[in-house]
Amino acid sequence: MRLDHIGIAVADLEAADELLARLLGRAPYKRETVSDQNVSTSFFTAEAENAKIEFVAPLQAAGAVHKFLEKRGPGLHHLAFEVDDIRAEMTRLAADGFELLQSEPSPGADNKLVCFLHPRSTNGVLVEICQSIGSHD
Ligand SMILES: CC[C@H](C(=O)O)C(=O)SCCNC(=O)CCNC(=O)[C@H](O)C(C)(C)COP(=O)(O)OP(=O)(O)OC[C@H]1O[C@@H](n2cnc3c(N)ncnc32)[C@H](O)[C@@H]1OP(=O)(O)O
Ligand SMILES: [Co+2]
Repeated sequence: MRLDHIGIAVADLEAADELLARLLGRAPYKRETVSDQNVSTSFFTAEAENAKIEFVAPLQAAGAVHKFLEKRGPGLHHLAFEVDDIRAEMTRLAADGFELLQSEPSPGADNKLVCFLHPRSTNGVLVEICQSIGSHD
């Protein structure tokens, strides 16, 4: 199986398109209405040749993932986008009004530096940007 798409429910498709276009730096490649499901859809390319699915579980009864599980139970937790220069992207996104949860990148899993954006500035979905700092193993 190969990941095809991640579906995110939004109330205002145009506003969601505009926000993700600003985040990714590219426009949706198609919009389509599916009357059978009573929805309008839009699609962005994910540049996802190397995309992975990451499970995250709390190590102890504290921290963001523990709190998330307590409140919502298991489910989609975040989207992560790899960037070439995380500090440059943090500066660009902050200047564009996104709410960064940290002022400096921090160490992530899989040989990455990471920075999170608050879900209230990204349509209710937590976004991680990450920069590779070594080889995958
Ligand atoms: C880094 C290792 C690994 C990697 O890839 O390398 C990971 O990805 S680990 C990922 C775990 N780390 C984080 O999630 C860090 C970033 N998250 C946070 O800092 C917090 O979770 C934060 C600020 C988003 C929320 O923390 P807060 O203490 O304010 O918690 P609340 O429960 O009060 O939440 C407030 C509000 O946000 C909603 N929320 C929380 N988490 C998520 C989420 N993952 N996706 C969408 N929405 C989320 C929560 O439901 C609350 O909304 P409300 O309407 O008020 O109920
Ligand atoms: Co992650």
